[in-house]
Amino acid sequence: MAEVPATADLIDAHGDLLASCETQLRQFGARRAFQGTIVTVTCREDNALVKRLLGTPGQGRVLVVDGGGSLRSALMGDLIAASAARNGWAGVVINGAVRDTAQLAHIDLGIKALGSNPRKSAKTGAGAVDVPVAFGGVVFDPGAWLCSDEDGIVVAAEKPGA
Ligand SMILES: O=C([O-])CC(=O)C(=O)O
Repeated sequence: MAEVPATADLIDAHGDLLASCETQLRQFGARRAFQGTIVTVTCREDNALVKRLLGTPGQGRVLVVDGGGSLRSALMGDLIAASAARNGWAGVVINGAVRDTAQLAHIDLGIKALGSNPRKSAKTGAGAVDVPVAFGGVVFDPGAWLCSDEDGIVVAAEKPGA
């Protein structure tokens, strides 16, 4: 796995190429820094698409989930997160809630989310995959590159200097 650059160093060196997310997401996973190509899903209080995607090979990518900022139900818990880690996803960024947070802290996966709620989401499959999603002043385009650490999340069309 390539070493994850510090987001502050990236901004200092390539600030004009990078967007940085203003939403103050919390760290929940054991992997505190992660990077990868973005896959997106938009879904509100319904996590069937999240579960399905994270059950497929991640190939070191990052799933960005736009849950519309809802904290009414969790879009990921420990079972889905463990499946993501098993399948080689680098991380999951959720504009919404997670649950099973005590267990998430031990899973080798990057996990950032707004907060937590013990209530599970519906599983109807509502939502869309691989459409651009936006929150925190950043447009997360499928195929773009994301890097996340304790300071925040930065996004560029491709990894700077790569
Ligand atoms: O199944 C769900 O909706 C979420 C969950 O609890 C898990 O991933 O363990």
